[in-house]
Amino acid sequence: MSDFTKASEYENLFDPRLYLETYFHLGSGSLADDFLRFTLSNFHKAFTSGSVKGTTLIDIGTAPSIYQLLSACEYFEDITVTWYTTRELQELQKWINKDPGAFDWSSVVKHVCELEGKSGMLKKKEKKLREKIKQVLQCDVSKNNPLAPKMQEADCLISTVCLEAACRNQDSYKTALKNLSTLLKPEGHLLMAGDLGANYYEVGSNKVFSLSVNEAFLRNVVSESGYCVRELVSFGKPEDAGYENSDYEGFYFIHAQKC
Ligand SMILES: C[S@@+](CC[C@H](N)C(=O)[O-])C[C@H]1O[C@@H](n2cnc3c(N)ncnc32)[C@H](O)[C@@H]1O
Repeated sequence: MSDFTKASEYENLFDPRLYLETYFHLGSGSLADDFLRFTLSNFHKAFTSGSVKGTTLIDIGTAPSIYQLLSACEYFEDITVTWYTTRELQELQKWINKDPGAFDWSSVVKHVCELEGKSGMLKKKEKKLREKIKQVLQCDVSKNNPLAPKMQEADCLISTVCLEAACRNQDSYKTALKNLSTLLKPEGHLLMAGDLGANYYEVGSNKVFSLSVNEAFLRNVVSESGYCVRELVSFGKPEDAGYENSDYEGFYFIHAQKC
């Protein structure tokens, strides 16, 4: 088996619009309600703590989502968003271009505005994020330079639910993390969030691959790939959670710095 998920596999199995409709209406009772509340609150805390500073930020594997950038856009002037498959890019572009057919992120944007004490500022927040997105680049974490042929180093890298999707085994996860470090300035920050213990999640009737990771693995692999772990927090799946569209056990959020 290949070490990395092929783009063609993603194109076939992962319908980006269905993914968004299934998981990203906050408050709809999907398993992602817990994920979004946990992840958005950790991004909010990381940025408001003042420890994650800089001008440039790259989000690895952005498309088709934008929730992971809603706090970051208050702190970074120059944001690069990235995509791996054209279907996902098209969905992201719709939101960037304010296309009437774009996914409606308002439940998620509203939640972040509330975290920031700025209820009712939804439109302003979306406008700010659109203005801060300066580049949309293709990205492949299996490459030594994931943004090739572009070369750039940022103050901060974000990645949500991406390496677990891209990497088919623990060795390739480590390779990907090392590849990502070429995009970070010395002492630059890495913020990642994702599922713990998930082997798959469903998008429609398709089961999409996820590499099952746990906290011990994450701490080790991040440390062994050239980063110092600053914080690793997790959320365990509630016992009464009856979600059947993934076998996840919880979620993680990690803040590390390039050593
Ligand atoms: C579950 S989606 C997550 C998307 C988004 N980051 C989010 O949080 O909703 C997994 C993402 O990993 C991307 N991906 C898979 N293999 C990749 C690779 N080799 N390089 C970069 N991204 C990859 C997919 O294209 C997809 O966008």
